[in-house]
Amino acid sequence: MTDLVLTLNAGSSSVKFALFPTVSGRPAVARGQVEALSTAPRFRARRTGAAADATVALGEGAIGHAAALAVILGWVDTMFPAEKIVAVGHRIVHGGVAFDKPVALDDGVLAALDALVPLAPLHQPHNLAGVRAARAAFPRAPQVGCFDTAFHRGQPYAAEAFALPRALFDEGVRRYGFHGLSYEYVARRLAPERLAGRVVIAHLGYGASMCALLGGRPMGSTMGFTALDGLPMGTRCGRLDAGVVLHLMTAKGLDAAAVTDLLYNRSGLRGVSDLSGDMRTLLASDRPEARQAIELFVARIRQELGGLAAVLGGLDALVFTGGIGEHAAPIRAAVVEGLEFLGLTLDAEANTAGHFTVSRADGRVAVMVLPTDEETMIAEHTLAALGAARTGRTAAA
Ligand SMILES: Nc1ncnc2c1ncn2[C@@H]1O[C@H](COP(=O)(O)OP(=O)(O)O)[C@@H](O)[C@H]1O
Ligand SMILES: CC(=O)OP(=O)(O)O
Ligand SMILES: [Mg+2]
Repeated sequence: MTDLVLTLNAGSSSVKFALFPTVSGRPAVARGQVEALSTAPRFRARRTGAAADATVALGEGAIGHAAALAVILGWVDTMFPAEKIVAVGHRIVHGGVAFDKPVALDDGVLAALDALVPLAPLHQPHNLAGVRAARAAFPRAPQVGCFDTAFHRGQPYAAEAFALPRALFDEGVRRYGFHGLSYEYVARRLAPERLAGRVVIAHLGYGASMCALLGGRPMGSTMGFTALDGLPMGTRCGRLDAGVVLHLMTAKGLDAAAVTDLLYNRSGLRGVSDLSGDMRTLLASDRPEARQAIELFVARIRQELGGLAAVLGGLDALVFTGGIGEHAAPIRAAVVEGLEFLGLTLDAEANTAGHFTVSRADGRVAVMVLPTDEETMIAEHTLAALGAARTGRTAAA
């Protein structure tokens, strides 16, 4: 019987999972996801080395994270009946002030993480539902939480603070930054001499953010107290004048729940295009509103890139990752276009062919595409936590 670690990663448009051997550095033995969760959910899963085991359109009855989780746990149970899940690693989007490294998820920790649900309503409830479902399915396996926010802890005060009364910072009203497992993975994939420089990573998925790294250390990111800040996303507004929120509440009479719904679910690419939050749909559309949504997305990425390059005092590498960053060549081209003054160039052929390096050979800044792998990061942290527990150390990783 082979021991396995299961990873669960509930994002805003997908639930991804993988199964890993219990030896650090080994590739996954199976992976899969339910994607397009709120529109046309589709389950795909594959054992390493096998042809696709499953590609199933799930239909309307399976819309939502809970249904996705049930499908995934069912597939794992069917495909690995003899295997033993010895631990489950979870992506937890918000760790707040308290959690700056992976942690064993006991009742006390879960209660503390429940309290952060309002700060990540599209993720945290589903992350925690995943923990509870996995506990029920694998009652003897330790559950380990791996935080999106952890990677950014230790960024400079100027990147972490809002210009608000000091007491609020002390209470935890800070810029945390998210997508940390993705940034950590991509940073590890970079060659040491590359990582030693000034790097901006653009994680462009259904949620989207950018992060500046200097010598591998986080110097600032576009997401803040919540995963609502920064770039426009599938359905989230991104950076917003706080005065708009006051206007919605005072002049239009929206309460907190209505504002939450508007900013998290009905804004971003979907709100602007009036069509879809899915970049594939927008790129395939000839409607002017779809084009404008893409233009706004690209313009905001370029603004943030300029800002983060200034934070770093220049740029040596720009790395694209996430569903859009990895697959949408026209978006990468539009982001880089005309930014020669920053040293950015594009090899159009390499870009459309999906090469790792898409800048020209004479370009001063390396423009790269690196597929992210939050699952591997979760597995590594979970194995480290298990190792620490076995050797009697209390720190989880
Ligand atoms: N081939 C593609 N071309 C353009 N966009 C794509 C492509 N494949 C995926 N995407 C986009 O990537 C986004 C999903 O990214 P992903 O990182 O998987 O999601 P999540 O944020 O839920 O983890 C969606 O907007 C989807 O349209
Ligand atoms: C934090 C966040 O937005 O995550 P995702 O892109 O997976 O929705
Ligand atoms: Mg994601």
